[in-house]
Amino acid sequence: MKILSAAQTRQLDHATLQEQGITSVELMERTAQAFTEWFLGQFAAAAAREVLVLCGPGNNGGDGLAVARLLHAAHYAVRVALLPADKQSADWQHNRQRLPAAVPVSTLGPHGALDAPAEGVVIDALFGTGLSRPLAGTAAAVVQQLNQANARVVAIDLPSGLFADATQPANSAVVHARHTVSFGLPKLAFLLPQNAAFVGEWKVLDIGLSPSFIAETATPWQYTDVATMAGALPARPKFSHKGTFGHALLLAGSRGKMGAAVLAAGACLRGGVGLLTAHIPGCGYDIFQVSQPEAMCLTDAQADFISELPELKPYQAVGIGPGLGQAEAGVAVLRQLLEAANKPAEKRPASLHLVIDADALNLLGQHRELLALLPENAVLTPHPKEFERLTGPARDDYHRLDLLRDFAQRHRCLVLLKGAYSCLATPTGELHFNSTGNAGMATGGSGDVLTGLMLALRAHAQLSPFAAARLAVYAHGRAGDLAAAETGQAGLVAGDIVRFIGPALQELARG
Ligand SMILES: NC(=O)C1=CN([C@@H]2O[C@H](COP(=O)(O)OP(=O)(O)OC[C@H]3O[C@@H](n4cnc5c(N)ncnc54)[C@H](OP(=O)(O)O)[C@@H]3O)[C@@H](O)[C@H]2O)[C@@H](O)CC1
Ligand SMILES: Nc1ncnc2c1ncn2[C@@H]1O[C@H](COP(=O)(O)OP(=O)(O)O)[C@@H](O)[C@H]1O
Ligand SMILES: [K+]
Repeated sequence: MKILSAAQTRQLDHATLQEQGITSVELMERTAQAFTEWFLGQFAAAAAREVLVLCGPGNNGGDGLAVARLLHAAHYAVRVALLPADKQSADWQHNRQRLPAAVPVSTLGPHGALDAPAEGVVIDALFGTGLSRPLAGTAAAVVQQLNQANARVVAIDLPSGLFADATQPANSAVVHARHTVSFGLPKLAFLLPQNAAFVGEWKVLDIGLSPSFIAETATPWQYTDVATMAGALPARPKFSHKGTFGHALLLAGSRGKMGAAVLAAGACLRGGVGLLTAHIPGCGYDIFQVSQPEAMCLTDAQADFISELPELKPYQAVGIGPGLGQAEAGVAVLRQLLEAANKPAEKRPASLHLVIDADALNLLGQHRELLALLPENAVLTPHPKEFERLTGPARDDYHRLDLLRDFAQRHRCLVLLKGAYSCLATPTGELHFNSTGNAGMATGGSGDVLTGLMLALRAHAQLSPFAAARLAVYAHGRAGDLAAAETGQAGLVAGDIVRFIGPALQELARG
């Protein structure tokens, strides 16, 4: 699913009117009906029958007026409060006239009390995608009153004061919504941690916006949802054998961190790899062999950390990083791996597929000259702190996305910035946000599981580098969701994600 800018969203609106031969008032009515239907499902309880709708001067306010009429018709006790303005949009005026006289209407001021219903809901229809500057004056004062009232707020389209696709100045007034209900496509702002307190839980409703305009419009931002991923995993041919699904090598573990190697190996095996060999420090031999009998194991000359690179000929993909530690010997191993990955060899394509995670990323950050050796389409999976070590600090989440995009393009690799909406940057400058996963996965070892699954799918000959990376991220989150349904979020541990990789992949298998 695409994510469009605020400007493109306005064009989409116009394209829909032209294509479908409807008026903007009709589209507003469709929007208000979709919102109202959602609202009735969400707040049917008697406790929410009191509703205050705050309306701005544009079409977001127009949506609010139409919603007020529809909720009044559904027997909610609705009040409307209008933000004073020099002019209102034509569709606003149309819906103002259609508002039944029985709905009380007041005018908002900078000093008056907002009078938010204690047990009810406030609908924020002050500003949406037409916000052209940070809020000031009466609008800012109203938003501050609303936030102080600690009311249950539902924002229409966007929390007022929030830009859809850019950061706003620090300390700007922005509505803190419990729910944000938007239309057509998700907004970039919903996916960034800095906006979590404003957006709350978000939902996108289908209002039949022009599919052809969406298909033709170029954007770097994509949202990987369930429809995108249907059938993403190729079927396993009847006569396949273990050679069909690749032989992967995992370089992982150090004293005290063998669990990372075990988790990554387990995920790689559950990810459907043909063969897995792990190269681990000597101290981990028994631990590893006992806990992952399906994997083969090579031990390093060093007992506590990895100091040497094994012969790479048998492998199509190599994963390095989980639990590796930051011993200086790791730098030489990483350098040799990067140099070797660029050279063609017998059993594998032109370059060896690499997955680089955790301490291997920290070593790259400390020795940035190694970045020049990254082979094309290497997959890097940093969390924000590891990413900062590679690129330096970001001013805010939007700037971090710029750094991410630049980095992936400059080094021609795939970079996954991990988080609640993990973002996969491609060498061509696309940013794909993942939709699966939950806060239960914010637990040690979840990232190691992703590395193992990523390694399995990068060893899979039928998947392109991008298809493998996107599938790994989506399936990892889905496995986490299936696990959380069993364990609850608090009780989820990384090993539970491994257990559900099979069922998650099965959902995505090509029929
Ligand atoms: N796209 C779609 O698919 C559909 C969109 N729909 C709905 O339309 C909404 C967009 O409507 P919109 O374009 O009229 O903009 P909106 O957010 O109401 O604000 C514009 C008004 O606010 C003003 N203004 C701006 N900033 C300000 C500030 N800081 N402080 C004070 N004033 C400020 C601005 O004035 P100006 O910038 O000219 O000074 C103008 O008067 C969208 O979010 C959705 O809810 C649906 O109905 C149908 C499907
Ligand atoms: N709140 C969340 N919602 C969805 N996914 C999450 C959340 N928190 C963490 N994750 C996922 O869990 C993984 C954590 O990785 P990482 O930070 O490397 O953990 P670790 O180093 O402990 O293995 C990432 O894939 C991330 O996307
Ligand atoms: K709004």
